[in-house]
Amino acid sequence: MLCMSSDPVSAKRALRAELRERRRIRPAPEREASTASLTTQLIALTQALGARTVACYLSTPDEPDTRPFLAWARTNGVDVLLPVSRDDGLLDWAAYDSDDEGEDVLGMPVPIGGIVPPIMVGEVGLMLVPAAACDEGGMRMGWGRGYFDKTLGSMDNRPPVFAVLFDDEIVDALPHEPHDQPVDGVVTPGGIRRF
Ligand SMILES: Nc1nc2c(c(=O)[nH]1)N(C=O)[C@@H](CNc1ccc(C(=O)N[C@@H](CCC(=O)O)C(=O)O)cc1)CN2
Ligand SMILES: Nc1ncnc2c1ncn2[C@@H]1O[C@H](COP(=O)(O)OP(=O)(O)OP(=O)(O)O)[C@@H](O)[C@H]1O
Repeated sequence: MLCMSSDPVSAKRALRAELRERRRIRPAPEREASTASLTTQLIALTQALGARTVACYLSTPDEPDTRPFLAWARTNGVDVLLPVSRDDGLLDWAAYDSDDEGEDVLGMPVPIGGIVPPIMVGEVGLMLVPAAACDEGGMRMGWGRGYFDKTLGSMDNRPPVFAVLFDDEIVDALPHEPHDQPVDGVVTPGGIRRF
């Protein structure tokens, strides 16, 4: 049972710590076993939406593994944009056009390729976003820097937005604040959920 507190900011902080720890101790064989199913679901969603360009992220070792999906996208002519965190709290987007990786200001893996004009992320057919958890109403909680809330909140025409999670990270209800942006669905190794 995940703990709740009346103040959303501290409730989120406590939940994030719990979820981060859960990811950290998730046995590698379990995470690896879930990757093939997750990849199948991500491909199915991309195809169902007919997306020719997707925004995604380069996963870290504790996150649901997006890399086999990214490899599929590359060999199947689906263009990919990946986020690059900026110092000012906003995201740049870079094309995934080689396997060369660097790190952004927060130490997250990023492609070396050039930054694209910001409007391009508004034109993707599917946006796959990282998250710590989502609730049954589609409310999303991230890792606490507000990058995706700001990005989603500033988009005029939002593409379909799906959070990528492990199955046990969909919870009944999350604490939320007015700036929190809901998602249209979640993709987990167990399937695709639309809200
Ligand atoms: N793979 C991946 N790339 C991503 C994200 C992500 O969640 N996953 N992001 C999603 O937004 C953005 C980067 N956001 C980040 C948010 C928090 C922390 C972080 O280190 N948080 C610390 C505690 C926060 C702090 O230092 O104040 C931690 O988790 O220990 C790093 C990156 C863009 N790129
Ligand atoms: N649209 C926004 N405009 C300005 N500040 C924002 C906006 N969205 C979030 N923030 C700020 O960002 C910080 C983190 O917000 P929050 O805890 O909701 O992050 P999160 O959902 O975990 O992050 P993310 O969206 O990066 O995954 C808060 O201090 C919040 O005030």
